[in-house]
Amino acid sequence: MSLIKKYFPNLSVDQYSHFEQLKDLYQDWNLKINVVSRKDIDELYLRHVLHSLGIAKYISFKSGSKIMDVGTGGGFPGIPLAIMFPEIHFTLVDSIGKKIKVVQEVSKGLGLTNVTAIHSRVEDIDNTFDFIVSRAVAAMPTFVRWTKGKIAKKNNHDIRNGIIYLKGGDLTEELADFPKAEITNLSDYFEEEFYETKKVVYLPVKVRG
Ligand SMILES: C[S@@+](CC[C@H](N)C(=O)[O-])C[C@H]1O[C@@H](n2cnc3c(N)ncnc32)[C@H](O)[C@@H]1O
Repeated sequence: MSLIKKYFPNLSVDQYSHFEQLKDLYQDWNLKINVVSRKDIDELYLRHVLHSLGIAKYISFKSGSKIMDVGTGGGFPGIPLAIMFPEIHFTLVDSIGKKIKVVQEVSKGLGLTNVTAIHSRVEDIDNTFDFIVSRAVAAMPTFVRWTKGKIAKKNNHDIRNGIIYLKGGDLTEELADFPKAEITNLSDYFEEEFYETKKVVYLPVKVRG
């Protein structure tokens, strides 16, 4: 929890309280439905919560925007981002029902009113969003195909709407067909060794013409 305070020192009492409650909620739910490995539960804040918040260091979502987290699993990065941006609506989607159950219970446990958790493959989601966020779901070409047409054309941010993806390692090959992709090292924001190879990839939506 001290990690959250270290990198986000100006949050509200409610936000800190929500982040603090995550540990117990995930510990309890993980006993019933395994969504986070045991080792990772011990390092929940380093490996999951702060990692998710790498997106909040990259971009401050504007009030009223709509964000979808694709393949959210147990709620990452969507739940930490929903705590960080209470004015933004987050749609968390996963194709495995029991993972969505955990997301719903964690969200309910915290009393979050800005989260909708949907059990679906992302290909079947019909809405559009300002940004689509994700971590560890599919290689970029597949991900772009799955999310095609789901990013709104009207931009409300300084950067164009698009995909913001948490990725690691060497991305040269994976991003070869995406010359517009921008890579930011999470080690620019966070000094812990875990972040040495971690990145945020931003891919603006393609506009025709
Ligand atoms: C490795 S897990 C990552 C979970 C979470 N994003 C995280 O980083 O902790 C990948 C998740 O993507 C989900 N997934 C895979 N393909 C999907 C699709 N087409 N639509 C929705 N969810 C999908 C899986 O069910 C799984 O929960």
